Amino acid sequence: MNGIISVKNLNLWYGQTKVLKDINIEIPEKSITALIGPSGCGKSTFLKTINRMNDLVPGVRIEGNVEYGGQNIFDPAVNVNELRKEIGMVFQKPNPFPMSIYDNIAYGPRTHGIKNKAKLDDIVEKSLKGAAIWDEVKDRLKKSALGLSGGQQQRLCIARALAVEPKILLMDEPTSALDPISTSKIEELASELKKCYTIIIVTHNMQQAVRISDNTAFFLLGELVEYGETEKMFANPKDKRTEDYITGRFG
Ligand SMILES: Nc1ncnc2c1ncn2[C@@H]1O[C@H](COP(=O)(O)OP(=O)(O)OP(=O)(O)O)[C@@H](O)[C@H]1O
Repeated sequence: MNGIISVKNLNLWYGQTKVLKDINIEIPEKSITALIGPSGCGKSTFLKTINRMNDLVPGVRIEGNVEYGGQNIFDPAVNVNELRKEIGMVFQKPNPFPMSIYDNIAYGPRTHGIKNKAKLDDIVEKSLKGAAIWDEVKDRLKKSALGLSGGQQQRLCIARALAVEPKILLMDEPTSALDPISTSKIEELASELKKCYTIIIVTHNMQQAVRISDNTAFFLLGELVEYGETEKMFANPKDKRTEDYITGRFG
């Protein structure tokens, strides 16, 4: 399998502690890949490595390659701002900026040099439509984003990520702070977005992985234990540890 992201012999340490152990994985384009595993097994660390968010952690050491578009993202020639434009991220807790709905979405494009009002209007509308929240906010674009419900805020954050035209969306437990209805909206949205984007999502919710992902990667103690098609993995796990985890024997 040739992926949009190709991870080769990735090892990561925080100080003396090895948190990712020789990870090899190919993430296919325009699909949803779920990362599952018990707390502390390295899922978020792995996710954040893909757009170099871990660079910001003091004492981090990374070995191995993460290739995106045929280039190792750790190559000194790589522009990290450009990389993060192409590989956007949505966090566990919705984190709108304390500004208007419009300005939240226009923020990224503005920092990338877009100043033209008509162009920004267009991006804001397209992004909010892409994140399935346009109809709910189109009459209050100048109002604070902080006045939205949690589920709306999370879709706003997805719209904000879409506004800079990424290729990949990293989602770190994007529904864990949301009620079931908001959760199902985000799940529907993710399934829609994969037509145009590659999505990698950390989830603690097995049913969510089964409902929305094409492939699943099971992490345990920093190791990638098993990776493959979600349906097959859940129906017929190859590794006893995967079976124990997905059947709820630990975690
Ligand atoms: N900034 C950091 N500095 C030091 N250690 C860290 C840091 N971030 C995470 N760790 C440690 O690295 C290990 C992996 O953490 P990580 O957050 O990647 O796991 P996770 O599988 O995403 O967990 P969870 O499901 O609870 O979010 C844990 O032991 C954690 O304590």
